[in-house]
Amino acid sequence: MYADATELPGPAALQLEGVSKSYRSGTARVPALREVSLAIPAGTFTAVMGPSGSGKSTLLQCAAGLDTPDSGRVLLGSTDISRLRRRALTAFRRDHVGFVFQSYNLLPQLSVARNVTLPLLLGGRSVDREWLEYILEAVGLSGLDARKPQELSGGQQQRAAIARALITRPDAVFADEPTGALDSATARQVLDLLRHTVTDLGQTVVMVTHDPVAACSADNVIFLADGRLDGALANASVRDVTERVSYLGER
Ligand SMILES: Nc1ncnc2c1ncn2[C@@H]1O[C@H](COP(=O)(O)OP(=O)(O)OP(=O)(O)O)[C@@H](O)[C@H]1O
Repeated sequence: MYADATELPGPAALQLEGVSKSYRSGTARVPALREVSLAIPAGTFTAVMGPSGSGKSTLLQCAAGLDTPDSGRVLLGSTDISRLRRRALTAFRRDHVGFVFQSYNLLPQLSVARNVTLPLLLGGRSVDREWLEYILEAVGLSGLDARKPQELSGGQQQRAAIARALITRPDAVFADEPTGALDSATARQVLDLLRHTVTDLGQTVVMVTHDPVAACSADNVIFLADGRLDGALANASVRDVTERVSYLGER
């Protein structure tokens, strides 16, 4: 793991500098992230792991501009998104960030093609048919573009969600438990697809997961414990990750 962009071999897709975030709970404040600093190289696949409540989703939401840190900076590419006002942030997110959720979040009344191209339409951008076809082919949905989400399997729906995340050629794709609702064989296909987007399309992917097998699809696994970064592993095996998770936060 890299603490700042000066250590990276190439350009950073994402940098967090001293990011802290807490949530209000009654009169108390619950710290979710504490002074997290990291840099993620462009064109790499990173998994984020940690116990329940360790701050994984908060990290992803702050990194993707879906939530705002209390302090610290978040840079996506060369844009400091922590300085953007709400409207500018919404526009930036739409054009530069892709999201994949556990529950797919496809609109049931729209076809696959309409779902996938929605971020372009919302941003007032035209649809490049060739790129759409390329992306649908890359995710294995060629010929299914006229179907509605409910006419697809869970794995196919997640593929459509991945296509939607890729359609704007974003700076980074953030995935929160993307295989959490899938059986293990389908999960494997979705992980292979995410891997393919990194290796063959040059995409940057950051994925939260509880599953050591899923984490091992990534180039780097970063660990969170109690809102703090707690180390990282590169090119890890399932055994390495499982062992590391078992003593998270104990040092
Ligand atoms: N909207 C919120 N309001 C209050 N507290 C929150 C909110 N979101 C998160 N938290 C708290 O912040 C901490 C970090 O939560 P977060 O969801 O980021 O953890 P996580 O590692 O993703 O957990 P899980 O693996 O269970 O999804 C937890 O203590 C959680 O209860």
